[in-house]
Amino acid sequence: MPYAEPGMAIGLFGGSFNPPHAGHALVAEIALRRLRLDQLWWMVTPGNPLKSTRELLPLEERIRLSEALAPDPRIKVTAFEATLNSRYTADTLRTIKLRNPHIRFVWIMGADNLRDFHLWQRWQRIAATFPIAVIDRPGATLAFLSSKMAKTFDYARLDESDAEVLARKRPPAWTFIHGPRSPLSSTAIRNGMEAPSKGDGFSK
Ligand SMILES: Nc1ncnc2c1ncn2[C@@H]1O[C@H](COP(=O)(O)OP(=O)(O)OP(=O)(O)O)[C@@H](O)[C@H]1O
Ligand SMILES: O=C(O)c1ccc[n+]([C@@H]2O[C@H](COP(=O)([O-])O)[C@@H](O)[C@H]2O)c1
Repeated sequence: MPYAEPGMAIGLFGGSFNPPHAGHALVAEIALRRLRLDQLWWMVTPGNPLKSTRELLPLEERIRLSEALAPDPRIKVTAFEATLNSRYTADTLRTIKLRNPHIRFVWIMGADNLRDFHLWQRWQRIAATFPIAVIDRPGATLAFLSSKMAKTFDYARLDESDAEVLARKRPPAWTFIHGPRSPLSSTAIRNGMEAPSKGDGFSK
């Protein structure tokens, strides 16, 4: 697990990154800026429990490609979930919290994961562990209104104009961040429809 000073605000950005792309880098940049984070831990998962591992690149390769995409020194690419043998986010966050009682963490995910969040193991426990920032993504914007997570925790949603205080909020607390969006996806890259570094990957 990366080192952090007490009092820091740190974003936890978990992903398969199979492969990583400019859309991920955009999410990291938006989170650092809008949430006023000191660091962002880019956590390469050993394997999303809801996805097949059939097409998964080796962990070392996903780490290497992620490092190449994330030159900002505040971004720490890490794969400590593999060392912890922890595939479920609820388990990972529990361990992170126990080991770092004086750090303020925020879980960061794209809006497609907001749509499916209620399928994650102990999803309500995750929401009760750390605040959550959801970053808009083409095709998933409506998850903001319609997902089970959004409905269940409607009372705990912050306006995105208050995103900079999210890390200091007592969970459950979450916000949906609009802004520049990237249409990139690892699936499209694996299917040969996009080059990982094509253009800047932005769309409004
Ligand atoms: N273009 C994007 N815009 C916003 N969020 C994104 C984007 N691409 C990925 N994310 C988010 O980044 C995290 C890691 O995503 P992941 O590694 O699964 O990439 P992916 O492109 O969604 O992959 P796949 O197509 O294989 O499902 C997730 O929280 C996901 O929602
Ligand atoms: O804990 C779960 O049940 C769970 C289910 C789906 C995804 N996750 C985590 O969500 C993060 C994003 O996953 P992915 O595959 O969309 O990049 C990554 O850290 C996964 O381990 C976690």
